[in-house]
Amino acid sequence: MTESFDEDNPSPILEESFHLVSKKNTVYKVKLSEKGLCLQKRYNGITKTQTVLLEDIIGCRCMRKGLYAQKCKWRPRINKKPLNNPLQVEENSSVLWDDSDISVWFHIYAYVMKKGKVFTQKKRERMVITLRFQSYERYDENLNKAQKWKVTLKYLMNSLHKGSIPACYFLSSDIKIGNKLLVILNPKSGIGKARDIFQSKVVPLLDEAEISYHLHCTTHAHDAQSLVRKENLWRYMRGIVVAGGDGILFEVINGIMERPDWSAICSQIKLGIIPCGSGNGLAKSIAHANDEPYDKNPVLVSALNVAHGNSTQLDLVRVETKHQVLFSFLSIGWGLISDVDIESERLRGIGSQRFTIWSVAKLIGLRSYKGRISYLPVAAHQLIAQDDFDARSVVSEDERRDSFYSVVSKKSTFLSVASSSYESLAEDAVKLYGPTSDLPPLSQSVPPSWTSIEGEFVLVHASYPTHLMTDCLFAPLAKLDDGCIWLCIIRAGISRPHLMQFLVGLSNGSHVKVPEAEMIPVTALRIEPESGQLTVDGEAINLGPLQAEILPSAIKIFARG
Ligand SMILES: Nc1ncnc2c1ncn2[C@@H]1O[C@H](COP(=O)(O)OP(=O)(O)OP(=O)(O)O)[C@@H](O)[C@H]1O
Repeated sequence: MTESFDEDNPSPILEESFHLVSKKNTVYKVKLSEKGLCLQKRYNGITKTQTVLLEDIIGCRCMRKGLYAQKCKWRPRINKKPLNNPLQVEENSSVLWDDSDISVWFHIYAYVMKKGKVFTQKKRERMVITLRFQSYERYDENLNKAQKWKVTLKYLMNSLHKGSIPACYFLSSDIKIGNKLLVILNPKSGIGKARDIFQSKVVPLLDEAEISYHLHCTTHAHDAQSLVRKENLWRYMRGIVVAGGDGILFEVINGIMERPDWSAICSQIKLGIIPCGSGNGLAKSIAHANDEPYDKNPVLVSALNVAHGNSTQLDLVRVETKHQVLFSFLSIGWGLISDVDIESERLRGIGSQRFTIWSVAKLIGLRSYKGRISYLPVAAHQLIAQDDFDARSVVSEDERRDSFYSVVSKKSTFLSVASSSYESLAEDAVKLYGPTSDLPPLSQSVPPSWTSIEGEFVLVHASYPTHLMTDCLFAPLAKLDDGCIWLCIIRAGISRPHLMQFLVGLSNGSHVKVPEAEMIPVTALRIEPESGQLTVDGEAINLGPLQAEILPSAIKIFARG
């Protein structure tokens, strides 16, 4: 929320005086503009103006007071006794209304930035602004007025997202054909809390944003991939979101590339992630790119991306081995970090701590691996100077004063979901589609424009977004769509203290200053290992030659942008 004067605000589209819930005898002027909701209070000749920014609003509802609530779909949980003056969603016709109350209650749900106790820790906080329409003598007249506000606000929110939601969305909450969200939840991801996290933290937000969704809980590995391969994804124009770790998103992306309509899906259907895994590298990278206070509440920040519906482009990398082609969004690794990733799986129950504990163990029994690494460097003019890196952990604070009209509530209710039903597109065996390669085949040598290094390596690891995991800022200069693979090479011979400095520095990006760590932006690479473990997006693949090439801006990902 910002405090501002009238001249900062564009001319209002709607303007009205409201009786606010918490101060029934005080009249406030409320203006709705392209900037957001401007609330103006005049007292003792002084005008106080506050604006709730449009990008902080995720939804709104018109409600009516009902006599009982057994069948209602929604009511504010702050009212714990359902029979005691409940408020109902006006669209629900199955309740008895309190005819003596002709007012319509208009709720606006916003998640505003708030200063934390420690100045570096901003956080988003839920705010419900309640406006009561009661200027007409009849309920339906008040409803008409409230609906006008609702439709206008929804229209403005959609304009913010560059018209990504079909116009029919605004006609009625029932007309959302083909505009559902598909949620794929891995109940086994991370420490096994994805189901609880989704129900308690994400569903209330989807409800406030009036996003209807279809939930699929995976039952086994590769379930998500085969679902995405077979399902009619055009029913989910709102997007596809995984509630899980990076591994489940990897399955979704690779499932899409097994469809003949992969190209249209990549360009038109947004993908998203609610972080419930142990690494959560992409969710953190998206928040980092938008300066969002992720660490305070990772699930809220990520779920708000989905509720807002805004998206940004994300690079993918096409990875080819002798046996398979994979589409990767996070990393390729060989050596120390891959070993930690794979071997620490046995400590999955302790969450992300497993990576730290296993890194220390690997440092004690340090190994190096023989092989060859070749790469095509990014053209010099595309490079960004390393000096430009400015640790973004310290972020500017937006002032926000506690509001006289806000209702902050941690609790809410949620809609139940229907059981799964799939529409099969094809019964044929799995066939790979997706972008083809511009590189020479693995059986041929790399072109002369490439650089090749043969020898012993402690680690060879490449990342495309900034973070490999929540607390691992591997490629500080990376952007989500910079067209770069950020390749890090450490050759054998590095001292243990320097390697320790490298591993510790991964948490804030200072590892790039360790002299033995070469960080090279490339557009393609080839690894020819003789031993060790190879990983793609943190998952082990068969040891053997591997080559990779960047696919710039290949998919759309939910992000505030
Ligand atoms: N129901 C299930 N039971 C067992 N395994 C599953 C199930 N659903 C998916 N999987 C597999 O679990 C793997 C890991 O899942 P996911 O990425 O969600 O969690 P994670 O490994 O804890 O998180 P991260 O990838 O961020 O470290 C996936 O690659 C998938 O193949």
